[in-house]
Amino acid sequence: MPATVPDLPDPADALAKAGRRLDARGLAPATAGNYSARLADGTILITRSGAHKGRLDAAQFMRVATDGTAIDAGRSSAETLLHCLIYAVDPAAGAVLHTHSVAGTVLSRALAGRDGIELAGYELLKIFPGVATHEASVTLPLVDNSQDMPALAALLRPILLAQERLVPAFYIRGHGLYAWGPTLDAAEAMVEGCEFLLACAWEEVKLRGGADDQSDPI
Ligand SMILES: CSC[C@@H](O)[C@@H](O)C(=O)COP(=O)(O)O
Ligand SMILES: [Zn+2]
Repeated sequence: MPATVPDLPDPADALAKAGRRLDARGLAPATAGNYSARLADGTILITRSGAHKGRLDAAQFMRVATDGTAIDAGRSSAETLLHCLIYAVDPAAGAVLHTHSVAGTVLSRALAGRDGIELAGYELLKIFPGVATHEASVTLPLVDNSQDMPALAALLRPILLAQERLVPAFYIRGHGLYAWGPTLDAAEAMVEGCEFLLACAWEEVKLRGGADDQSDPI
């Protein structure tokens, strides 16, 4: 039974409020980002393409089926298929948030050729399921950017499914973060925590003068 967000009387309103908070934190520049929630009937409520995520209202959401097909009129997010992928590979996912931060964007570009962003030693690693100490390491899958969403989803699917314990976040190089959780609150905490960790990692790379040492966890 897939997770839903039953705690939200109005998922569009709750997602719009999350958008205002993420925008206020600098995580939704221009019209970047997209947000969704799994509804009780299994369909997906998602932002329409091109909406400013700091100024969302109910009209800027629409429903899509699990394969991304529009249920309501209009054009859903250009990245709808990535949301569909997440709900398909993680039955516990109830909400998905996608952000664009300066730190994550430049860090992922500095890690050219790497297929993961390894985060180690931080207290905030405890945001990840199963992590109870800072003496841990969590790797966010990192893939190259593409405008071909079916191809990007097909690339990500086996990467996510191969994880022993699914990390509820991944990064698209030079583009942005996807993070999710069983509820919208959990998804927002995951996105906020990941962006904090990426900002710390980027600061450390700058202190070290670059990310050339491939063996160094960030
Ligand atoms: C404003 S450029 C960013 C977009 O290309 C895209 O990456 C994005 O996050 C928003 O796309 P959208 O179609 O509005 O969901
Ligand atoms: Zn994006």
